[in-house]
Amino acid sequence: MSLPDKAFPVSWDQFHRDARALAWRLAGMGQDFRAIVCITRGGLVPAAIISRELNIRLIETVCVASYHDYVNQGEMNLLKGITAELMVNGGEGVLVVDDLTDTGKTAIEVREMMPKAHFACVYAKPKGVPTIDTFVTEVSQDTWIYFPWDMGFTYQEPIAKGSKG
Ligand SMILES: O=P(O)(O)OC[C@H]1O[C@H](OP(=O)(O)OP(=O)(O)O)[C@H](O)[C@@H]1O
Ligand code: HPA
Ligand SMILES: [Mg+2]
Repeated sequence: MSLPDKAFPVSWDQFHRDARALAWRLAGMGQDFRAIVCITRGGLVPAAIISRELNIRLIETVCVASYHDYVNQGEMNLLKGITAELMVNGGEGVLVVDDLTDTGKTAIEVREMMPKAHFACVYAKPKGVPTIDTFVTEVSQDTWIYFPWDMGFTYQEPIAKGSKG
């Protein structure tokens, strides 16, 4: 697969605001989550913000990787599973956090471990939407989201360059 046509760059400031918006939505559910399971690595940042907002201090990781070369998804590698203590009752009362859902494969994999957990992510693409319980912003499937931890400042060509005789 080549890089999707559209780019959706996200600054630290915007990510913080969007993760906080997710926390507001989760708080509005009125459920007291007993723990957060964050899907590394992308879930680490929203998990830090949400755990602070919802005052959740028990944080676990599930370590999966599937995008091995930037945009191409390959085999799902489970590097570290979830403690048995949180998987009781199908993960009921556990909040699973990730930065985004794209094809939904990552969320489906983790849901198999905890079918009753609540799945939340900041951004979602249409294919992934059915795999997530709560998210903030949907972007089209042909959009690539650029997270602030993957970016640096670079020179930008003027929009008009090359468009005039
Ligand atoms: O819905 P999907 O198509 O499965 O894609 C979404 C997953 O892909 C990215 O993680 P990645 O596997 O690239 O690892 P990372 O979080 O360590 O960057 C992202 O953080 C999600 O976890
Ligand atoms: N951006 C960053 N990482 C990703 C994406 C994306 O749009 N889709 C899957 N992993
Ligand atoms: Mg990830």
